[in-house]
Amino acid sequence: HYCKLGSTREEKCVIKGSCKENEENENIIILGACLVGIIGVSLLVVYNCSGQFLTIRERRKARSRENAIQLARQQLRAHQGWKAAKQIARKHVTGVQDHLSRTFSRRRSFRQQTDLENSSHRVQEARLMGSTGPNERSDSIVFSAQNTSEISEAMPSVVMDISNDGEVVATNDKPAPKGKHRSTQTQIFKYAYGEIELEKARQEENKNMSFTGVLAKVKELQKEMTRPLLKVEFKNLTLSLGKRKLLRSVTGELQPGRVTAVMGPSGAGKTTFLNAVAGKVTGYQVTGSVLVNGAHGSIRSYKKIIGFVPQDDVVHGNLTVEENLWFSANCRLPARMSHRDRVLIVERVIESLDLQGVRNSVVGTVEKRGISGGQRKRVNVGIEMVMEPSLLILDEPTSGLDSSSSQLLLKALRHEALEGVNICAVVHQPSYTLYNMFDDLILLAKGGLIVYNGPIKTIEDYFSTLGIHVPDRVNPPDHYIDILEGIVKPESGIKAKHLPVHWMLYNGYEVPSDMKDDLKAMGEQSPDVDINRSMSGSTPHCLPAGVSNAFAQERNRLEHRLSKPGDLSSRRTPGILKQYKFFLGRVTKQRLREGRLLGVDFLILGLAGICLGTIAKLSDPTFGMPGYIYTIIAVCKFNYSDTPPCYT
Ligand SMILES: Nc1ncnc2c1ncn2[C@@H]1O[C@H](COP(=O)(O)OP(=O)(O)OP(=O)(O)O)[C@@H](O)[C@H]1O
Repeated sequence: HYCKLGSTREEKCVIKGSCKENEENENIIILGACLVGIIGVSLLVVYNCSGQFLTIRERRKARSRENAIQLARQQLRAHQGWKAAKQIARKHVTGVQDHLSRTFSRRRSFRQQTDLENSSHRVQEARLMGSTGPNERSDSIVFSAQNTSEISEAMPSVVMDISNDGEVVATNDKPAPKGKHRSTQTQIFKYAYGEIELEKARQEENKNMSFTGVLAKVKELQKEMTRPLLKVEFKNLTLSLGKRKLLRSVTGELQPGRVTAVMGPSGAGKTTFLNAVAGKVTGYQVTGSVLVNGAHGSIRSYKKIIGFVPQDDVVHGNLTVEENLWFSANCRLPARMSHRDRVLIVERVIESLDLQGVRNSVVGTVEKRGISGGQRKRVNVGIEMVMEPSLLILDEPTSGLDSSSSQLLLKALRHEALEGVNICAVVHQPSYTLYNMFDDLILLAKGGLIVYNGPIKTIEDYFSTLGIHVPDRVNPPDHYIDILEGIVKPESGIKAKHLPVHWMLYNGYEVPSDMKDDLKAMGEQSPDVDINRSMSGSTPHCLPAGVSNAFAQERNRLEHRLSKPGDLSSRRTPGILKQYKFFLGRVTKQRLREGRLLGVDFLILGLAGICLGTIAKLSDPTFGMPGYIYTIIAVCKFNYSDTPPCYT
């Protein structure tokens, strides 16, 4: 059993290999057949069971989630029942107390009060014990006892610990089922759904709130805000591509806690404007400045807390909705955030975007259909929402959505804005209801010029000063865009192309030199410009206007080129290695999901290998090992060829 003709080395044949006399090569047919058999069986397993494996995991998770939701709802019902019972009991106790104090002497009533206080404590005890208590109780006590039994009926498995003000402080579950993983997952879901149900209940309460109540609530929410606030100002932002100007002297601001709509005719430069604000412009000449919280510097320094939803989809078609959201959350939320807080964030986004029904559905690709277009759009938004951004920029998030889906999306965005998020979205032809859900509006004319930037509520007042009135039964944004497109002529005779100059004059901004002709045509004078307001930085004021402009432009150009975007977001996302782990997990899931396709690919590769092996003469003592290794690397590369994430 020692091969190789003339070999002096005592090397044994490989397993199941044999040599014939005077033969150079081993006979490894048995080994080869075994290998082919094993690979074939593995491929068959992958072909048939890859999907099953993921489905089993999903089902198990869904079961524990369902349990948690039930438990959280029961708990909330019990909590609300307890609160109501407590209020009624209090009312009754006060009533009896007043009655007695009127009837008996001071001393006696004092004793009575003490008794009542004791009895109210007994009520709490009775509730906690779920017992009916002594017979000689007042009506209020009987009522409370009935409620207590209701509570214990509603929540048989939950024992409440009740603080002085009747809040549920802590709860104990049923003894956890065996298996650490399952019980932990259920508990985490229970925590998340407990919070979500509480938020919903609070929202319901807020619906009936008075104005002062709403103000108090807003203050309360502001105290709870944990996200850093980002106010973005842009001054004289001009973007050119060669000699063509795509944005011109755009000045304005985006405020935290507000939802801003960007509207304008097609090709006006809305997407370009969003890209410029988000600092995603490469290959353009940029002048002017974007200030974050009043400070100069690159907006890219805050990229970890800026969410950007582009016009085109960024979802992974062969992952489920939930997997898409989780991948983004894992890579982009702070590395130190606990798993249960991540679960809460992801579940909250799924709830607010109404993706519960499709959470386990594959998003779908061109070849394989998945969820609907509207749901896909919402997943796109959700992917950015789960990273808890401070500035959320969306390019046409409502395009292709029906009215109710658009409103649902806007509601979710408004909810985010309540947490202090600065939201800016390009929208096309919003319905009147949708239009009124925005706080501010940036209206762009063709050529990337601003026509209006401010609250939605005051836009009609502004345009009426120019003699432009919205006719009855016409949606205001449609009317303004029709004017900008030249479809409708304003009754005041004002020209659409002069509207940007009117806006500049109205705000006292400097009119660019190439628009001075428009100024003359309008019969207006160039305004006295507050140079500090219109130009950023320290441009010398003593210089003539033209030189001063050139100076400022050059300074801005250098600033853009030199500014190295260090991280100013104070968020530490997972490191490269951890992100790579999430990436490998994601690609493995994707490959498992397309296991059948992959199985066939490998089968073809295997068959090709057998054919090649059979016809090749194996004179190489290593059986072409480097070639095999190269093939393995190539196959791995082929399977994991997606771009790895880099959110650090
Ligand atoms: N890289 C580029 N190369 C050539 N032209 C460009 C480039 N980027 C933007 N433009 C041009 O700038 C103008 C504004 O484009 P932008 O996509 O911002 O418009 P928009 O208002 O978002 O349009 P729409 O509403 O149709 O999406 C368009 O005329 C476009 O052709």
